[in-house]
Amino acid sequence: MPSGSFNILKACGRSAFASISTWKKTIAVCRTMSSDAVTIASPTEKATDLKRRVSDDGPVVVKKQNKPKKVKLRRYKPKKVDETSPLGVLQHEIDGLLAEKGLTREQIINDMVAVLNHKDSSDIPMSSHYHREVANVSVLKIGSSGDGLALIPNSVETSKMQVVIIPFALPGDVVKIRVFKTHPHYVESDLLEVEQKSPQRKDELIGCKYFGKCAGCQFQFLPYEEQLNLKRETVANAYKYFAPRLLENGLLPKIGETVASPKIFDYRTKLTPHFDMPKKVHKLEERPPLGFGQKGRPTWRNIDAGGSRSILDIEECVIGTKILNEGMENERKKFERDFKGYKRGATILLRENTRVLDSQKPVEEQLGDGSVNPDTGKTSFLEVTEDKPLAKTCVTNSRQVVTEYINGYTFEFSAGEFFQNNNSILPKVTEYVCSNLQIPGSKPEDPHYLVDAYCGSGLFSITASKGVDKVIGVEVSADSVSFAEANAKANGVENCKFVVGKAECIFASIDTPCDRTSVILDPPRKGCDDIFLKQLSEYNPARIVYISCNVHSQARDMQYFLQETEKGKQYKVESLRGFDFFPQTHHVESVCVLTRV
Ligand SMILES: C[S@@+](CC[C@H](N)C(=O)[O-])C[C@H]1O[C@@H](n2cnc3c(N)ncnc32)[C@H](O)[C@@H]1O
Repeated sequence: MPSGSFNILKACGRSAFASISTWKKTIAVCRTMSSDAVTIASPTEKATDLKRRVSDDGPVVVKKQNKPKKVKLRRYKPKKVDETSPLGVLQHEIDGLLAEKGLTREQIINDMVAVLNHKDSSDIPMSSHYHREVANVSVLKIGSSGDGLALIPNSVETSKMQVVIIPFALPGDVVKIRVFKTHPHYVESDLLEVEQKSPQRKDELIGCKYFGKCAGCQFQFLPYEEQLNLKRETVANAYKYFAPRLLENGLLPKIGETVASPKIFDYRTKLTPHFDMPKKVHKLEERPPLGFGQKGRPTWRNIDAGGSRSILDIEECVIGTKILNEGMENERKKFERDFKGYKRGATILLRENTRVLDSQKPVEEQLGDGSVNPDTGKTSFLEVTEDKPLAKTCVTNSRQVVTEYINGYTFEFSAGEFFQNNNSILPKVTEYVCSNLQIPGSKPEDPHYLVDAYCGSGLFSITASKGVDKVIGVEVSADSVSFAEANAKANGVENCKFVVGKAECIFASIDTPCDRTSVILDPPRKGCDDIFLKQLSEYNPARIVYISCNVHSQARDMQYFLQETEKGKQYKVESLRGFDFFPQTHHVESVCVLTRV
């Protein structure tokens, strides 16, 4: 919109902050007043098209009709979001907040056309009025991404409110924020200052100098018990948003307590620090920051650590294991030396590798490849002496084979392939899955079979193989299947067979009686697809254990399976609970157990 239009508004005695609809009408007025275009008539032009004016001696000068000059407005193009992705879930959380406060979406909607195009009477873009500092904001809720939610007045359309997302804010906090981005139904902000603390907030628990800036952790200021409670709420809300019919029909059990991780710091066995190539730079002269993404531009902790670029320069990650932090130190030293050789941004893999040592042989000889300390030229390792002498190294080559030990089983897999990232909780998880695969009313002599859909390198197939007659695993990655086969062999497990293919392939080759078969599902974040769930219902197994790293897609799948597949109605949800694979973060793994009744 041309700035002159606001002068017209002024001339009309209207406020510069007139309603959006008035702005639009004003644009129309401006268009009809656009300056005259003067042209020379060509002999071929139709006389009727032109208003002729004859000059004394020159050519015919014609005046074109007052044709409105088109003002091209920038359009807001909403991105398509998956309903069970963080942005899809946020829409449900916003609607939940609005319902609690008796507000409608119309009352909080932001005019994106105005934000993108309009200016006020002083030629200041309207976005500057939306993007401002606001003090005294009461945080009302916390979302499943760990961000606070609040309501603030709309600074332009004063009859409206805005929903604001505030990272690192807790319900009960009163905060000062800077709004920096507008979306149709909410605005994003940075936390500048905590003016009044929520009783839940215990800043003294924060264990990381980057907390409050790094996008990795959200909950370090919360006592661990409260983190577990919040994750239980996340599971409950996921089923409320994505499986409402199960709730309405009383088909869900009470959600169990979230199972704690034995380690709440120093637990992550995989980290992926990365760096970006700065824009328009073809050769790096200065080392770019190497670390993890920054969450906005917060100032509430007054920390300089990590710098202020979109990627923070991070030397240590307190949720990563000790050996990964040693590896990170080595890789940073190497990067300092070699960064000029990079042509584009890159990610560095840090994966923990555990080896049982032979006490008769020199340690160094047994370590294999790992992150090498550039000062000494030696592989970094930590010696862990529990019942066996264990050595841990940090592997950076995605194709290198790494080892994990879980409940007496050994697992090998490529460092770059999927494997669970918190080995401290894996004994608890695998025992829980095993105990929930039992078919109710079975006698020890009854046969029992197991199907492990999405089996990866065989974690659940192998740990649940004892006392089972046959296990069939299916997995789309051929590499993971090779490891699953090798892992079964290395552990002396002879009753497992693995198939490469999409999960639904398994139903074509399955030959075990459904009454005696339990199925494990552990799909990626997007969940299972309908084809698989329909075939699962047709197969009609006695028991199903569904493990998920995205409780929202799990809830959607459970509603579909139980309510919309042919035999889904035969199942009862026995139990539902979260497992805390990622303390200090908002993530929760959810396990749902179904029995055919
Ligand atoms: C969350 S991981 C679980 C792996 C394994 N259960 C574990 O805990 O190590 C999901 C696995 O599903 C595999 N996958 C993805 N889509 C698949 C599909 N359509 N059919 C079968 N496997 C699939 C991935 O390769 C990955 O190994």
